[in-house]
Amino acid sequence: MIAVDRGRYTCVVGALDAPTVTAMRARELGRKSVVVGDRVSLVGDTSGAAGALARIVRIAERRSVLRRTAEDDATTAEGRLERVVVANADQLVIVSALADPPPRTGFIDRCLVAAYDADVEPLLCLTKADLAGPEAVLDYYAELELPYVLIRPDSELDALRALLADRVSVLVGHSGVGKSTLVNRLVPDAARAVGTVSAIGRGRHTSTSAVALRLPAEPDRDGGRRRSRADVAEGWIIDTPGVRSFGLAHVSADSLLHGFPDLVEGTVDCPANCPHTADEPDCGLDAWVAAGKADPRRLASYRRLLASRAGDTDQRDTDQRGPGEDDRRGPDE
Ligand SMILES: Nc1nc2c(ncn2[C@@H]2O[C@H](COP(=O)(O)OP(=O)(O)OP(=O)(O)O)[C@@H](O)[C@H]2O)c(=O)[nH]1
Ligand SMILES: [Zn+2]
Repeated sequence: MIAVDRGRYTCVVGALDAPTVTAMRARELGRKSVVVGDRVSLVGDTSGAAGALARIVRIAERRSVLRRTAEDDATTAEGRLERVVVANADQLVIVSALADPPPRTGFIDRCLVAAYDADVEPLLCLTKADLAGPEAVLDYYAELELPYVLIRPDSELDALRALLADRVSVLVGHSGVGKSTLVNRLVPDAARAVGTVSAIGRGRHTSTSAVALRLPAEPDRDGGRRRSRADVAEGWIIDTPGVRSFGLAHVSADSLLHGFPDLVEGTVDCPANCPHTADEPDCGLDAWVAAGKADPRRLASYRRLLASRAGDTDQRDTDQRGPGEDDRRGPDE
């Protein structure tokens, strides 16, 4: 399932050039939600002809589930409202500009937690590399061996395309970082593809939910010819226009630490059930950082996330705004 709009689901069936099929949920699905990336079973009219409507009767077991909550704090109603963003993704591409707007490591850290929690591999995609160098960001993540790509307006996208080939990648990023520009470069007919969806959605032109776009087949290395259909890479990117960030109320404090692999080893000497917070005098993380084993900014970022999950509004960063909310922000933390 590649797109949803007002109860109408767009599904790809079979061959690359086959028309997409529009479907609705069958009653037997009950309350189970169908999300972009889901592999579904269809019955009814799957011809893809104009006006044809199939029914989704089954959702296949998901290989990965990328979730978010509107808030970090599980004690609030919004915090308990957990949403599955995308199913079956292989990779989370965190799109961050190097300038204009400046990179927000708090946001990237939050995405990393969501990625590790979902068992989806992260990829840092640093845009506007023509405006600023990546050194500061890369230095912050030096301990993580985080894969990254640099994007400039005039740069070839070969390195990124190679990392996207054969996989399902979800793109997230704040407004203005150049995500749409990048999607349009990767999938030149993206506007048309989304237009198809909006036609199904009875005239809406911008979708705020996730949309999967098939990456054009890569030209054959020798000769520039297209490979035969059997060899065509099944790469997909999923754009998430409505997802500004990941509330993390659904992630346990332990899992939160997995978003900070550079800190994990620093907790081996912690007392049992250590909350790892700044007010815990025996937390091993302070000594770990003091000994130069990890960057103090990383510990500060981890503790900021811990605090925001605990409902500590003073500590809460500004990364959990919902779609449609004001997207202007103050300076990065
Ligand atoms: N200098 C520079 N500008 C860029 C680059 N990529 C995008 N831009 C510009 O940055 C601005 C924002 O780009 P968009 O692609 O609209 O950003 P977005 O992340 O999709 O933002 P929303 O559409 O609000 O979600 C535009 O004016 C682009 O022309 C880049 O690599 N370098
Ligand atoms: Zn601790």
